Amino acid sequence: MDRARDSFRPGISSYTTQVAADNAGTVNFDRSCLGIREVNKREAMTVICWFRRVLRLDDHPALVAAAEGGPVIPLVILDPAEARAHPASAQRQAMALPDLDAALRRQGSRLIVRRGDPDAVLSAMIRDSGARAVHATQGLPFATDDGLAAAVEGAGARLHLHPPADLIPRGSVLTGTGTRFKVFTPFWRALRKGSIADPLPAPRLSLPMSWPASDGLDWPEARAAMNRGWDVVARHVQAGESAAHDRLDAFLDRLDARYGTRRDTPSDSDATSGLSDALAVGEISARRLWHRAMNAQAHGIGGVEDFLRELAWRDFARDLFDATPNMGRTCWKSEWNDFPCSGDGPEAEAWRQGRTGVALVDAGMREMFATGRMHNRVRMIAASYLVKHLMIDWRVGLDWFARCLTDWDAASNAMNWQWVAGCGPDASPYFRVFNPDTQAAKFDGKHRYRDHWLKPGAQGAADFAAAAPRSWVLDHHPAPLIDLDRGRQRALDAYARFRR
Ligand SMILES: Cc1cc2nc3c(=O)[nH]c(=O)nc-3n(C[C@H](O)[C@H](O)[C@H](O)COP(=O)(O)OP(=O)(O)OC[C@H]3O[C@@H](n4cnc5c(N)ncnc54)[C@H](O)[C@@H]3O)c2cc1C
Repeated sequence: MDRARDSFRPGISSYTTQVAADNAGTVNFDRSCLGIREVNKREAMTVICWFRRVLRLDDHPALVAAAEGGPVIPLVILDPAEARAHPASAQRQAMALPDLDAALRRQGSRLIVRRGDPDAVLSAMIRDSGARAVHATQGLPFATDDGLAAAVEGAGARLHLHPPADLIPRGSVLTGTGTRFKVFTPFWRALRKGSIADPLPAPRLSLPMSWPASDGLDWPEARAAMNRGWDVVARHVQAGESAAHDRLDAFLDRLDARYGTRRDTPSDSDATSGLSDALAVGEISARRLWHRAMNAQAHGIGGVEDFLRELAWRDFARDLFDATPNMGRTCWKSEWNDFPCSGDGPEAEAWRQGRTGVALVDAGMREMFATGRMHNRVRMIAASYLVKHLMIDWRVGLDWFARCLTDWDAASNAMNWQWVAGCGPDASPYFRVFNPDTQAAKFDGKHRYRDHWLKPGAQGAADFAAAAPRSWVLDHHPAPLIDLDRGRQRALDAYARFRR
């Protein structure tokens, strides 16, 4: 059924700068696009477009601006440090590159890949190509861009940073008193009241006179860091811009009013869009998702409003992270930095390896290791178990998720971990301790999800065994690390002492 589709498919179209109509409402979401007209009106000089975690042609403000500036060298930088810190995310990006290269080649262009530290790579590329401008997407948080401009200018070019085509430019949705929102629901209401800028069509690129040398599309450091996991995770990944649009089409075809409840069932893989990894590596923009979903709503499809609300959580996280860039390291509510908890150790290792003896937690940890993803509700339960039942520092969990998730996003990961730990903005209260067994009975009543990942002989269990490092202990029925009631009481007692 083609009920929710509109005519858009990613591809090449002649470029017209789009500046969304002034919202005439309370919120101006579209400031971000206004700069595009002004950028680079100078003579046709080769420019570099750095595809910085935005691995698409559609709705790519940096690419649109670069295309206006002159012949474009499309560049991807594979940073070994990034591969070591976030191997699954690096694998996910590497897997998207062939599709991006193919899309560029369809219009005579190509992807130039360079491995190394971004500052050094950009300097070398500017020297090699004689480019006078570099267009790239803003870092998250903005602060990560500090050294970049100096490196680019030192090599003789200018750096132009562009917004990432999130729903809203960061810092543009503000409270009545002009401050950023700290609570999601009013943020959502304000966002919903305004209009979201239209996505930009893919630009037609003009070609440079010659092409600089390129490394291959492979990312050896990511492959090494993923070790045995690479091949297993790869089977669960559908990479590339066109695959992301296919997934969106399929999701909108099956979306209905049950989305809000179905999304909590871990064994129901069709319940949600499964697009968080595509969003994280920029194969599709949040704005494109928004407008496609709105179009579906206009055709009478149910569930859209709930879906848009989920999507807005991503922008909320990015907005918070931008305002508090150390959110991945320190508690947003600073008093929580003194909360007593343990660091890394054998219990954290058992949690990482899916051997806590709590079936839903272990199933989730295995799912993440073997596929690079974990169902959202199970993420909440596995995270809560670590910080509350085991009383282990939330940063131990955040770091592991950052290594294993193909949809790793610094802002979403930090906000959600702080939400679970009770120390973040709009956080779940610490005394709300999920009971993983009760949650399992409610959301996995037929054991489908747990059996898939834990039952010897099941496909998920086999995938996990194939991906796990050889040093890991594969124990299908480990003894519980702690009795759930005792763990809960221990956490509540610690909380009561902390509050005194
Ligand atoms: C401890 C913890 C860590 C997490 N770390 C990440 C992370 O690193 N990267 C990441 O993308 N998501 C993270 N999430 C949020 C969420 O689990 C995933 O985005 C989710 O599994 C998306 O699946 P989907 O695309 O099928 O969701 P859908 O239901 O289709 O939702 C659509 C989109 O909304 C956004 N979204 C939904 N829920 C959230 C949320 N709670 N926070 C932020 N955005 C949301 C995602 O971009 C998602 O793709 C984390 C959640 C928890 C509890």
